[in-house]
Amino acid sequence: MSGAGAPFGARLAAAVADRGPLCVGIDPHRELLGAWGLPDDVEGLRRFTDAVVGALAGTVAVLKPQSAFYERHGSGGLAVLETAVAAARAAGALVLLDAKRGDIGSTMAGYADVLAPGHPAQVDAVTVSPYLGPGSLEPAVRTAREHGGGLFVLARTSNPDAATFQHARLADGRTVAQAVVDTVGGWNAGGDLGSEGVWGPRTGSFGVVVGATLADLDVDLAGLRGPVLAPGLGAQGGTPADLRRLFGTGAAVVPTVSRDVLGAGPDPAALRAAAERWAAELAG
Ligand SMILES: O=C(O)c1cc(=O)[nH]c(=O)n1[C@@H]1O[C@H](COP(=O)(O)O)[C@@H](O)[C@H]1O
Repeated sequence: MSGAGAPFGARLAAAVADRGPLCVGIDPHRELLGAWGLPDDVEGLRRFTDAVVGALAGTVAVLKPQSAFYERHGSGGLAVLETAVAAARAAGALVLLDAKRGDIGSTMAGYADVLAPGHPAQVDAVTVSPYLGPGSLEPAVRTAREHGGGLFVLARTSNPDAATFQHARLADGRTVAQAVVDTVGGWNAGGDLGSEGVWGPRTGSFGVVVGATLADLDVDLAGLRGPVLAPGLGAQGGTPADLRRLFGTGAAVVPTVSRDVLGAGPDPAALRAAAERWAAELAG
């Protein structure tokens, strides 16, 4: 089953089979608005977002709006986000809201409502931070299961000083990053990747974030049974060759690119060409 009511992992696997694994991030930085000749206000944000959704929602598997760039415009920015999310989903893209939520469980339940029907910006999945501990994310896991949503949990992020915390060791000797991967794998228990160890109809709905910028893959993903969001391509220095070096062909990787695609705009054909170039390089 991979229709609208199916679990997120199954829907993601189907989208990847149909459209390829590329995710494009929608990050309307002040500088990008300027480079597109748009004002740094709600109207500029709306025109930028409409252009990206219009150009790409019919062809890429996942669009990942970065909440920060909508929140900074206040209620008008959130209204733009709501409209964009609905339009992107209607055009067939899955929407992963990049909000990196993380709080005590009772508050987490409120954040997780973004996965529930009736939320004005209901999305297919959301990024979350495990810093408050695995139990703090349980309400989001429950909401995701109930409504066929997904979570991507920060494990080995792409920023240069990420290892400072993520390589810290637990009493049992595992790194924090590995404990995050193991926790998420536990949520996916009962799921499975495809026969080649990559995508399958039972791909788990709970994924991790592992940057394409790592020197080495220093977490074991064998027990994850779910997708890996890989940011850090292009503007942060990661390349398709890095992805192949880090993950080979044995993981369900969703490579995500923001500035390196968005910089090609505002011409829709140029945006599409930039995304297609990335998709081709990633497949090559
Ligand atoms: O969760 C993310 O998407 C994320 C995790 C991470 O480790 N590194 C990372 O860059 N990101 C996000 O991915 C996007 C990267 O943008 P570009 O560097 O322009 O491709 C930004 O919105 C980041 O917030």
